[in-house]
Amino acid sequence: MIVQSSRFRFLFPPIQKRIPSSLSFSVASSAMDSASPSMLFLCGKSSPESEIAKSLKINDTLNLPNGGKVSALLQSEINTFRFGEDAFNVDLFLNSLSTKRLGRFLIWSPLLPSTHDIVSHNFCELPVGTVCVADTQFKGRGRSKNAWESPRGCLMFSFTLQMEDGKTVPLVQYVVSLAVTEAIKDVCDRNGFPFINVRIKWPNDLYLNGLKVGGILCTSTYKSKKFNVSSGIGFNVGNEKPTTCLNTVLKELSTTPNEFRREDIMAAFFNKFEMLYDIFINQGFQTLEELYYRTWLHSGQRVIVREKNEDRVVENVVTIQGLTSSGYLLAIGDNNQMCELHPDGNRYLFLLLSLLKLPYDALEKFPDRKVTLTHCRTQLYFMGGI
Ligand SMILES: O=C(O)CCCC[C@@H]1SC[C@@H]2NC(=O)N[C@@H]21
Repeated sequence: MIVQSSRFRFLFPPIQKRIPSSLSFSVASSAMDSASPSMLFLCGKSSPESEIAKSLKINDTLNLPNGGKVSALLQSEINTFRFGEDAFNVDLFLNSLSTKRLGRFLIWSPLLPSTHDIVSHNFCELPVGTVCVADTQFKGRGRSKNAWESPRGCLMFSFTLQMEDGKTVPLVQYVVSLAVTEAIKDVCDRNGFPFINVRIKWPNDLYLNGLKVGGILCTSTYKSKKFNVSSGIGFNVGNEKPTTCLNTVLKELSTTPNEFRREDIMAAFFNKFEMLYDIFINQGFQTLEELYYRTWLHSGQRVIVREKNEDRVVENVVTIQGLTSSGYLLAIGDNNQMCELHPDGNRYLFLLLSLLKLPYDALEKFPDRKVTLTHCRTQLYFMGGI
């Protein structure tokens, strides 16, 4: 929804003028609606980032696409509001963060259109490595112009990177996926939780027990010889809908009442990502490939490639081998011919169907898949090996 500035109502006039600082201001979620300016709390891990926060606030720098308004506030102002127990805990996140560059400048919002819009629209005003996290989004974006359902409990954040080598840009999304799965393993280890097997479904989905629980959206623009990359991650941590979530699976596996916290996962993500990203930039994706293939769902998967040749459709069964250097799927046919598979290329329209050799529209008949498809509709469907 595009919010027109004439409709803005300032629900939160400068708080320090209205109430004594010892009182907190209760913010019912019903009071925050999509027509209000989005409250953005600008927070820093250390003083350089806190100085950036002050300057962005004073200069009223941040805004949204289509004239959407924001209200910038500082970390010190968070406690003048009462957002509820389940609001993102900025201190918890910053205290667990051990990175040198990434995630140290944080924008938190209880409600905004899309974290991705914040970082991509304000890219040049924000330090590289800025992260924006929201408790709820009302215009969450998925890939291929899909919407991302953004209920409370879902971990939703976007962050920025700047890259120089255009060849590596398409691969960075794989490093992001890997950092999410590695972060979850790390949080499990640190808390003594049972192992939770989150897997990567190429190109950009995260799966748990056969259901999509997360997705990654990477976008980039090219400016002054640099690629400005925004990466957005949505991961069902505490929200059972629309598929399942980490905490539901953890509950099933545990005898004691444990819960994942979004703050721990996001901090672990940046701690892992910074390390994996440095390896990726310095040594190339090959160094991460072994770990990636252990984490994805597709090694040795047999799939049907359906190639449209004018009005003729040719089907071939191929076996997935890995990724090509440009980040597409590398497969080998039964005739030993290697091929590169694209999710939405013109050359191939390929649908990966199960042993049952279902008709292509069969996906719609699977109630659990339907949820997945509304979450992410690409032209590539995996339905297990054949
Ligand atoms: O599976 C997909 O289609 C990708 C979904 C990406 C969703 C995340 S939630 C945080 C960030 N903000 C958005 O609007 N989208 C991404």
